Amino acid sequence: MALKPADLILTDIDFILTMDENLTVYENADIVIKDGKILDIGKDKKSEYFGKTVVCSGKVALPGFINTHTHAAMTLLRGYGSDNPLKVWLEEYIWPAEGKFVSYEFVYDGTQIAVYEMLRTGTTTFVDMYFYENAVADVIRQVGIRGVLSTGILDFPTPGAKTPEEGIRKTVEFIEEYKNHSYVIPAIGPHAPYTCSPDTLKRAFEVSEKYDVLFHIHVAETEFEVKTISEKYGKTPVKHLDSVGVLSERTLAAHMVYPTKEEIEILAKRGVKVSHCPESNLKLASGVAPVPEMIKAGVTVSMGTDGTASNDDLDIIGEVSTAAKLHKGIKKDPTVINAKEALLMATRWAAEAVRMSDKIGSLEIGKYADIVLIDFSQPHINPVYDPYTQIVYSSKGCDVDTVVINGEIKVLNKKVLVIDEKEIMEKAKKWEEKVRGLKT
Ligand SMILES: CSC[C@H]1O[C@@H](n2cnc3c(O)ncnc32)[C@H](O)[C@@H]1O
Ligand SMILES: [Zn+2]
Repeated sequence: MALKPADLILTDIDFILTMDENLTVYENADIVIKDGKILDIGKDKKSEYFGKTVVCSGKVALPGFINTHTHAAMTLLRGYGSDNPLKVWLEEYIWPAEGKFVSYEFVYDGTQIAVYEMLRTGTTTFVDMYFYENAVADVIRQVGIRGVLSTGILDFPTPGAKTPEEGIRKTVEFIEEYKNHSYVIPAIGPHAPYTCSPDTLKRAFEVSEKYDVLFHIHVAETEFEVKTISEKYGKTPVKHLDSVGVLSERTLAAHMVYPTKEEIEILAKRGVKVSHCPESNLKLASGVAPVPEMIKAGVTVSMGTDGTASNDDLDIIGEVSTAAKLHKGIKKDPTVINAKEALLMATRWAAEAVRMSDKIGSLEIGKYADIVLIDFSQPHINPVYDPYTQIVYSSKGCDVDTVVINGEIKVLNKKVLVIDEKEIMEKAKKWEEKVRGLKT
């Protein structure tokens, strides 16, 4: 039989966890890649193709992780204002620092550091909301990672826009510039119900409908938000957003710590997607989102880290592990959020949350070759009775060995090939000196 051409063949993988609808698992199998997509997958496929080959014995393959809520450039504020509740953290530390320092250069440098960390720990797509998203897009295009990007829109002046109108106008320009780009996927990002008036929310939603882009927003993050919105509008946050008319299958709501039972039904009915950010919610003492209840009601729940000033890392495996354990403890039930569900939140369900499940989130023929390989040849991950369990409860982001995006190798043997580590360390130090001293 004549051999068929391929661009990259990953062979002898111990387990391939496809995360497809049937949760198909291949043992000792291969993945064949051509033109950035998965051409073939399964046992003994390597014998049918020729092309660059990477032997992956001792490794487990998964779809690249999708982080559905972050503020990438906040790496430059990692650890800043720690041990305060959200309101104090934002109003007394983060917003003053952002007001003083955020610029194209800040966002570019901070995003480079974030992308280095995300690649190193297996994230291949991230959903960002920040300022100067053109700088985020520039990093993305240089590196070749996928990002769903939105400029944060608020009713008060921000580093990116003096008014919400300007934020919306810039978003529209950004959408026009990047529509149909396979790495930079534009979205619109009204910050939260407590920073955006109903009018701002409505106008942002019109843009999301007109251009068919994601409407990315923080919702029901704290008890303070629930109280503020209830006092101002006579409705809890989800009901308020529903009455404004901005809940749809395009809406990605980050946090969702405090939906009522009735509101969970509304989320399910409207097709709203949730980004669960347990470590940020724990660090800011915001609370614990009712994830088992939301999943049971049919809401698509995905995994986010939030920014590194409230987490303080971008390690999705760590986030998945926290989620899997947190809800067991809260519910006193070890069966809630099992290892498979926890990994689904960072893969297929996350792809659904960003409305890209036809392209990413599972390892299937025809989908983008966004693949993570975890090094299982280490004592702390052995023995291996169940690979899902070992990833969620035994491994860490730093056990990611290889990352492939669009068929291109970005991380190999635990080394990031596309960003210079020394250069970004120097940048982190440069900004540390600038930010230090603003507030102690
Ligand atoms: C409008 S761009 C993003 C804006 O949001 C701030 N932020 C970061 N983390 C959170 C959070 O958990 N809740 C609310 N706002 C957050 C970030 O600092 C930017 O100002
Ligand atoms: Zn956030």
